[in-house]
Amino acid sequence: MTPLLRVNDVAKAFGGNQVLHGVEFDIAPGEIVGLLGPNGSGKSTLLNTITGFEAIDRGQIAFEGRRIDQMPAHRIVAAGVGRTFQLPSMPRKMSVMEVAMAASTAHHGVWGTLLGTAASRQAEAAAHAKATALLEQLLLTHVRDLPAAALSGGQKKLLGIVCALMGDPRLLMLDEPTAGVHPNLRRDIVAALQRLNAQGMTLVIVEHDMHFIREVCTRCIVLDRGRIVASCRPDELASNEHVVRAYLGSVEPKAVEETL
Ligand SMILES: Nc1ncnc2c1ncn2[C@@H]1O[C@H](COP(=O)(O)OP(=O)(O)OP(=O)(O)O)[C@@H](O)[C@H]1O
Repeated sequence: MTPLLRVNDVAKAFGGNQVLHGVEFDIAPGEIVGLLGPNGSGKSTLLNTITGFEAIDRGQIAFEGRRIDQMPAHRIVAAGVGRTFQLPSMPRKMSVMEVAMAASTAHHGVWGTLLGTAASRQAEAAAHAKATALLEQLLLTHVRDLPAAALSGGQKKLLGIVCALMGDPRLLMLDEPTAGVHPNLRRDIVAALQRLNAQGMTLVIVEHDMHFIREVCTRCIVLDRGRIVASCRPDELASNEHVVRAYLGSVEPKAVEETL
């Protein structure tokens, strides 16, 4: 079966800093994969290369069998790959609803919008209905008319997920969705991600929170200094020698239990 995502021999350097060294992995449809690794191991860079925010120096990236590594970010979104950001920044003069609407990928051209054609009005109504439903699903209905910049950090993360979902992705990549989020909101995020997966969406999640990883992920991929050192179930992490070395630099089972 063709994997949903294939990352093959991907290398990336910033100047003299070689951040990714021939990274290779596949993601199958329906998986929830945790992308782990110590600080600076290259997780966000890998996510940025897959979603078109950074060009790769070598290798190939294919989504549903089609190369996406030379595409600009907006075409990768249109192909079916959505993403969220570690620290989403929101515009001060737009409401939560307007930000969600602006993320719609259904456009009917400048003339359609300027002239208010029937097709553009229909597209706008459809985007409004979709944004309304997603804001409700992600528990943001009560703040839909507030300035997006006024949201809490956790609510901004939820709005980031809404924006990514406006593009109907089949693969959603999330960069630390629960970092700095209040436990109640964290529970909501976990529930929302599990619901999306049950509806058929594949998820790749960069995360440091091991409780979250254990609760949500079906598989973990571990990066260490730009190389994949493990691909295993969450319950196998603590006994994986490569993972232990990546996090602690030595094999100390008790300390590892505490860290992982
Ligand atoms: N745009 C950039 N320009 C220069 N160096 C960069 C850039 N982006 C990332 N790097 C470098 O790449 C390395 C890996 O960073 P990256 O953010 O991918 O790691 P990470 O695993 O996501 O870390 P963390 O868990 O702390 O978020 C770091 O040394 C970082 O300084």
